[in-house]
Amino acid sequence: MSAALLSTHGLVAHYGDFQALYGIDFEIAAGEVVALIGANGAGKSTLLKSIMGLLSVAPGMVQLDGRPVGGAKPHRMVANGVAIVPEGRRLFVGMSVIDNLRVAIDHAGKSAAVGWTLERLFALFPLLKEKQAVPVESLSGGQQQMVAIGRALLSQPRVLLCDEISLGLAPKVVKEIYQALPSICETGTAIVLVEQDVGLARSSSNRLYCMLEGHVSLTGRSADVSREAIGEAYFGGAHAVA
Ligand SMILES: Nc1ncnc2c1ncn2[C@@H]1O[C@H](COP(=O)(O)OP(=O)(O)OP(=O)(O)O)[C@@H](O)[C@H]1O
Repeated sequence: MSAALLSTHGLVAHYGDFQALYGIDFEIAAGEVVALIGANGAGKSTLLKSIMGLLSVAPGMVQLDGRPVGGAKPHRMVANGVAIVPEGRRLFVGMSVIDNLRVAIDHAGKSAAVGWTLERLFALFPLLKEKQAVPVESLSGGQQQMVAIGRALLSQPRVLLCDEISLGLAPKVVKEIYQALPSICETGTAIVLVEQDVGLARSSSNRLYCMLEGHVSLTGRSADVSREAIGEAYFGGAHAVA
């Protein structure tokens, strides 16, 4: 792999007295798609939140271009070129599609080279152009997910963190959304994909990390890791996964 754009080093995270992550070493290069898989409660969302500055971590535990950024506030991370599509989407209800997107433009990071514009976003998801005046709450789940991804892209991320973007969506919509990923990466944006569907995670990523109880239980090139190895890493025993 080429030099890491974003990395974590012995990252630990807590919720009060409860320790959720135990020394996570993770890295992703520009233009890569890296999947994070693991059972419920394994720590995938906690890793994304720790990277995004939503949980407090020591500076050196998260590095961007080799510089310590751990513990920086979320708005600083956005300015640094990191964006999150959160689980549950968290759109601004009562606001139109275009107003949800404009919020991101107003708070965009400085990675101008990434170059996301409304025009480019509408080319990626034509439906957003059609529905731009519509209040977000009247959209389907899949359409809302496109707004959430669009909002994140308009903040010009070099690293896009996606937390279960396929959750609760029809297979056809999931396919449509996943088909957009290569266009997102082509200008060098890296994507971290938390995904419950292991088959989809494998087929959509260059590399994957499997997490188990706050640890990385397996990592490797997605095309090379066997189902058996994933099954064992996923459940902590000899189980197979689809
Ligand atoms: N706000 C919180 N307060 C206390 N404990 C939490 C909180 N959020 C998560 N946890 C705990 O931290 C651990 C890791 O949770 P996390 O949400 O990161 O897992 P996950 O792999 O993303 O799972 P899921 O697929 O269910 O979202 C779990 O034991 C969970 O119960």
